[in-house]
Amino acid sequence: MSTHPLAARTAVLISAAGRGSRMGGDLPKQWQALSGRTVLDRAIGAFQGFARIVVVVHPDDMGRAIAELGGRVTLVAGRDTRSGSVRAGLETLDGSGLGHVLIHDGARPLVAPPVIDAVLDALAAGAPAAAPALAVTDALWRGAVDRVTGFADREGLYRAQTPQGFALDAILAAHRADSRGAADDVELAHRHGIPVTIVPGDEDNLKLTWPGDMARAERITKRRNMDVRLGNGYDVHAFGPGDRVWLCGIAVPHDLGLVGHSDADVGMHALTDAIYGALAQGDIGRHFPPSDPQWKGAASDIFLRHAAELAGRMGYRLGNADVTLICERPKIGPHAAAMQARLAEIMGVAPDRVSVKATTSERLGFTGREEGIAAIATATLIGGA
Ligand SMILES: Nc1ccn([C@@H]2O[C@H](COP(=O)(O)OP(=O)(O)OP(=O)(O)O)[C@@H](O)[C@H]2O)c(=O)n1
Ligand SMILES: C[C@](O)(CO)[C@H](O)COP(=O)(O)O
Repeated sequence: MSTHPLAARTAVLISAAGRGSRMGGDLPKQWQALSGRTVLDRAIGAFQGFARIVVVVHPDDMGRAIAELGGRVTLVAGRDTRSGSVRAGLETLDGSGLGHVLIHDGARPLVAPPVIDAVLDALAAGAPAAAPALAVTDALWRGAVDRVTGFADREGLYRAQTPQGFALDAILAAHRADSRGAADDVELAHRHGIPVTIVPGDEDNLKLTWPGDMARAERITKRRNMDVRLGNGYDVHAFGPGDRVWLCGIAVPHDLGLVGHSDADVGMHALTDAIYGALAQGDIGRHFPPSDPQWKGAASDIFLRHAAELAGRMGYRLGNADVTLICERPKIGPHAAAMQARLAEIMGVAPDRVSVKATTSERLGFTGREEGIAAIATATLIGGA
């Protein structure tokens, strides 16, 4: 939803009447699905909050357009060329009383608010026209078939994008006066003496043209939908009689054991709670109540595996995990690699996503007095990507 002050007084015209012959496929590209929504629906969705949205569609697509978009936008039948389609859409805005229009390709579904706002800012500052573009950064060659035949100077060259913004009356008059056609409305405006301000474009604002563009757009939507969650966990177990302690899934020889309802693996418990925390799913006690006798003496990998599988079912994978054990003894260093490997195996991730380290508390507090072992853990979970 645009909150730009000019949006409520500006029309949007989306040209979507092409056939997408270069893209191919069963449907014209604007009607194809991109991460669960049609390309055109995404392009329209980028302009919520504008005064009016006109969508120009091919006559053959009008039935589908009415079914999917009717009521949300004004639908207009397109023409054989992009310029003709834009002109048809502009005519419906004549007399609307709106001051500006943004003309956008239905085949650019990933335009983001900063690009739209930059165009509106330039118009609000008094520019009669403004459009996003990216400076050409690669060297430019001429070629024939597979041979280089010459070179072009890239200085001052830009790759044009949309939305292209105009004073409505001026661009409508330019279209009415000119039936020669143009690659875009900036070309037509320039031909009619309308100065055009260049504002920054965005590499993600690609125009879907060739089949490979769809896969690139899918990657961009996945990146945008990425959901990173962070959780932490903390646990303590007291020493008691025994000859080993279970830490991060490894039995470490010691002259004491750890006391607990399960195997008292303090490190694994902290990590399990970190994952539940990232998922906002409570803690171990909620999933494995200590009052339930079936968990008495249980190996803690049951808990960690459950948390990792729950994350998977909720659409997340582990980004990384970091466990710190706090004790004077036993020494953790010699066992840290085995702990790392075991935790990774239980969670089904590569060992380099898991860290196990230890510190003493300088003989301070309960861990310093060797009354027990504490552990803290952090986990990141990545979803939507
Ligand atoms: N007669 C036309 C031709 C194109 N467009 C629209 O203009 C935008 C940019 O055009 P382009 O990428 O060339 O789309 P197509 O014409 O569909 O592609 P192709 O040339 O591969 O057939 C697209 O949103 C397209 O739907 C239009 O409204 N009317
Ligand atoms: C308007 C445009 O998107 C600017 O880059 C482009 O010119 C339209 O696409 P086409 O492939 O040139 O028809």
